[in-house]
Amino acid sequence: MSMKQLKVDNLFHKYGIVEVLNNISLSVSSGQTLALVGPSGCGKSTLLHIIAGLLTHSEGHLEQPFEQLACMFQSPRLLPWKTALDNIALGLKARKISRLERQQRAIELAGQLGLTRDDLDKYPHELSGGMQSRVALARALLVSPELLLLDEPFSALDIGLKLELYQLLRRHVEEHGTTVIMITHDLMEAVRLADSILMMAPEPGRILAEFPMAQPHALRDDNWIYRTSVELMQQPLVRLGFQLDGVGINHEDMPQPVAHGGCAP
Ligand SMILES: Nc1ncnc2c1ncn2[C@@H]1O[C@H](COP(=O)(O)OP(=O)(O)OP(=O)(O)O)[C@@H](O)[C@H]1O
Repeated sequence: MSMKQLKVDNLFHKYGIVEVLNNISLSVSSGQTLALVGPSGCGKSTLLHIIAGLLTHSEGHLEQPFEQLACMFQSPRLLPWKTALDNIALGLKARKISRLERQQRAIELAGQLGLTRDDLDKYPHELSGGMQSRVALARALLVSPELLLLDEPFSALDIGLKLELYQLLRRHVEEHGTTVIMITHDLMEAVRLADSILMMAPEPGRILAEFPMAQPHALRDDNWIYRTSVELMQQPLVRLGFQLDGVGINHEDMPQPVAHGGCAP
C-alpha cells in the first residue's frame, strides 16, 4: 500500500462573521490514528466536516489524498426503513457488487462485530443503542475505507461495550492499514486509540499542542493508559484547553504552542 498523507495548512473557517477555526495545521499519514480532543464548541466537528468534504473552508489549504472515506457519528444514523443487514451492506451498493455478495460480506463482518443473524434481520428501532452502534461501525468498516472519520461514536455507550468496540476497531484498523481521524472529549479514549493527540481550544477553535503517543498499541495496557491520561491532564496546555483552572483563555496570555515529546514512559 502506498504511503499517503492528509495535510491541513493554515486553515481558517467562519460561519458568517464568526471565526470558528483559526490557523489549523495538521497532518496524518497512512495507517495513523489522530485524535482531536477539546471542549465543546472548539470546532472539532467543523474541522472533521471540512476534511470529509461536507463543508468548504474559508481560507487555507487541505490536501486529502485518501480515496475511500467513511464516517461514523455519535448517533448511528441508520436508515429506519432498512434492516440492520441492508444498512450495513448499503455502502457496497455503489460499487456494483451483487446483492448476494454484499449481504455475504455484511454478514461476515457483522459476525466479527458481535451481531447475530437474528440481529441482522431487525430494523433499527428493534435494536438496542449498543447494537445500533455495532451496525453503524460495521457499515463504516465494510467499505474498507482508506480514511475513517469518527465523531464521538462511542460517547453514548457503556464502558464494557466501549472497550469491546475499541478492540474491534483497532483490530480492523491494523489489519487494513486504515487512517483514522477521531473526535473525542475523552482523553483516556484518545490515549487508548490514537498515535497522536491534538489538543484544541475554543473561541476561536485552534490547536494548542500535539502529543504523540510513543508507546506501540500492543504494549498499551490499562495501567499505561491511565498513567498517561493523568500525565496529560497535568499538562498546562491540556488544562488550558479544557479550562480546568478557571483560566479565561486569552490569546495574548497563552503559552506558545509546543510539540510535546509524548507521554510514553
Ligand atoms: N452550521 C453552523 N452555523 C453557525 N455556527 C455553527 C454551525 N455549526 C457549528 N457552529 C458553531 O461553531 C462552533 C464550533 O462548533 P463545532 O460543532 O464544530 O464544535 P465541536 O468542538 O465539535 O463541539 P461539540 O464537542 O459540542 O460537538 C460552535 O460555536 C458552534 O456553535
